[in-house]
Amino acid sequence: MNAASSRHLQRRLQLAFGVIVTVCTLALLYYVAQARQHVGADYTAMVTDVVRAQQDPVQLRQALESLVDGAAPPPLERLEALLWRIPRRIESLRRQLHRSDLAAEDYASLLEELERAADRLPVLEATVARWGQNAPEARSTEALLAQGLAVESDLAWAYSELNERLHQASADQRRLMERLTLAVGMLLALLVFAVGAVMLMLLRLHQQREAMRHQSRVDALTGLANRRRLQEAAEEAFARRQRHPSPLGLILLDLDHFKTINDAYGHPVGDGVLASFAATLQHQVRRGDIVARMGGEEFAILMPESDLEAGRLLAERIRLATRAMRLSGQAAGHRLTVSIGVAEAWDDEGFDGLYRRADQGLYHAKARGRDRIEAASTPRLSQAAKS
Ligand SMILES: Nc1nc2c(ncn2[C@@H]2O[C@H](COP(=O)(O)OP(=O)(O)OP(=O)(O)O)[C@@H](O)[C@H]2O)c(=O)[nH]1
Repeated sequence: MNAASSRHLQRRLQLAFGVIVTVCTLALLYYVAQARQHVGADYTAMVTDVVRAQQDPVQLRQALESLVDGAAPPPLERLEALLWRIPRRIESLRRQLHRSDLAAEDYASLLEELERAADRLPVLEATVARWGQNAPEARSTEALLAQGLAVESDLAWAYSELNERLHQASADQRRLMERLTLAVGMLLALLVFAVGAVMLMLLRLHQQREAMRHQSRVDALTGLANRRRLQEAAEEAFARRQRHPSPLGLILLDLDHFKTINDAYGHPVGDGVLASFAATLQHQVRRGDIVARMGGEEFAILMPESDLEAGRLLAERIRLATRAMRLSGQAAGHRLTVSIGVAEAWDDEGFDGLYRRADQGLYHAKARGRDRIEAASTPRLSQAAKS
């Protein structure tokens, strides 16, 4: 019963532990997947845009040089489209940078640099327009190149710096996420460990409690049930009897002149005799009978489903077996006998009443010379005796 309830608890704790480990593992896997997916995501799109924007100064320089070199047709439309695109690109980047997790002081100066370059674009645009309208001799190549290349170099420097900082921020973010993932993993492992330890402790406590419960119902010397256990078994048997009426017998046994064994051979030898007698009792009873040591040299047997006659037969077998016991050691020559009282429960009787009548039987057995059995009468037998 105890082992079964411990096993039951163990199975439930194992199941709960398994569920916790699975949930924690799934949570960790989900977290790692999410972290992988999102790490650097903030910056990836921005880096792509910056790389694209880095093409603008390159194309600006190429277009200006082609124009100055007198390429035919002059790349005026390409230049205009480029000059139209550059400020929009800068504005789009500015919005992305404001939305990002990057600290404003990390990019503010670069953004200012880009915006300053953008502010100079209308002047460059006007110079390009004039260049297209003027005759070749009236064109100012120097002014065009000076304005254009200044814008080109500012843009190229600012974009390159921005690219560098975004890469740096992305690497920092990845490192942070890796540390966070490690911390979350360790926390979950710690949680699993703590829950496992608590569960193990619960199981140990339960097993200890069950062991103590068992010990508190067992007689230490003989290993038989003790008085408390017999009382519980009797209450269960009487409760069962109320649902399904059936006979219930009780035998009380007391070794005769046990004191003489103690006095003659010492207490330890007496203990050995008590243990041997307990084994003899266990050997004689059926499965389902409860054998208990009530204290000292007094024993009891509760016999569910047994009437007075069955009790008397068992008592006689025990009486003969006791006489036949061969004691060992110093007490080897001693002839052991036992006095026995037997009773069967009445219909309206509780355990106290049954015990009292079996005890009266035992008292009479002692009084009438010991090594004998006295049965308490049942109402049925009393009726029969009267008629
Ligand atoms: N060795 C041993 N002796 C015990 C134990 N418990 C009680 N006794 C002894 O059992 C003896 C009981 O003595 P009594 O009550 O006089 O009974 P008795 O000598 O058997 O005599 P009757 O019952 O009248 O036949 C005492 O000497 C107790 O000390 C025990 O656990 N071990």
